[in-house]
Amino acid sequence: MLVLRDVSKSYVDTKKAVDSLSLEVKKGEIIGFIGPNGAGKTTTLKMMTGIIQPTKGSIKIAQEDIADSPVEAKKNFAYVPDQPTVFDSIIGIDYLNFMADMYDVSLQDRKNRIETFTEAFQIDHALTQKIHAYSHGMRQKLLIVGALLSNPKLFILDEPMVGLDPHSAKVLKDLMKEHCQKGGTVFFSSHGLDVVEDLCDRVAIIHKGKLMACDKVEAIKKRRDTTLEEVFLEMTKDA
Ligand SMILES: Nc1ncnc2c1ncn2[C@@H]1O[C@H](COP(=O)(O)OP(=O)(O)OP(=O)(O)O)[C@@H](O)[C@H]1O
Repeated sequence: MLVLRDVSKSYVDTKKAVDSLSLEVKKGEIIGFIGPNGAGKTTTLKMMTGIIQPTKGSIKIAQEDIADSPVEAKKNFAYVPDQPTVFDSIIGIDYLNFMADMYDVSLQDRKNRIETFTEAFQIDHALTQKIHAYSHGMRQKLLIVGALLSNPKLFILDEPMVGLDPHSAKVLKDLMKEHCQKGGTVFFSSHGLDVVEDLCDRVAIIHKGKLMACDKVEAIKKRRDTTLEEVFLEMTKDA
């Protein structure tokens, strides 16, 4: 579903924000992407989604190369960035209808999904309000609902739990699990090791742009016979 081959990114000079990263995510998997601040998580996600170009390497989503066939590749995923930046001057429901139009979601499907997801995230009451009146968490939830509307094969989420209250975080975790059970795929970055441990089939650890491990949580823990936190701290400590 998602294949990264030897992907690197340098923003300035030769310093690599992401360094020769390769990984494969299969259909139906849920992968947590963890690493310290500045490790290269957002950069990797932005390259996957075509927002920025790799300096080297290739990325395929559902067999479509994001550089060569961006439109075809983009039909297969939805992305929720870490900053919930969204048009401020429109009302919530207009944003959701705009997203549904972009992805050709039928009127019946969008009605059902908007109802279901906005009720679950408790933002249904705010849909006729302008987005500039939304709190950070409400914006985050609006973006998540907008991403869910097209029922994409792959969800790419950058620190999706940040700013969510416990109820909404639980709703999102359940939706992510359900999506994978139905054959969808989820790739998300996080600083929450407990969330990753709870949700993920596999965890990918990045440090200074390099992939340190990509394996089942249990297998990673077993290698050193300790907790995920200990392994994470050990793998990402400065040499
Ligand atoms: N637009 C940019 N211009 C120059 N350097 C950048 C830019 N964006 C990111 N970087 C650098 O690339 C490296 C990786 O940053 P990135 O945002 O991908 O890390 P991250 O793992 O998402 O961090 P965090 O957990 O703090 O969000 C950092 O050294 C950062 O300073």
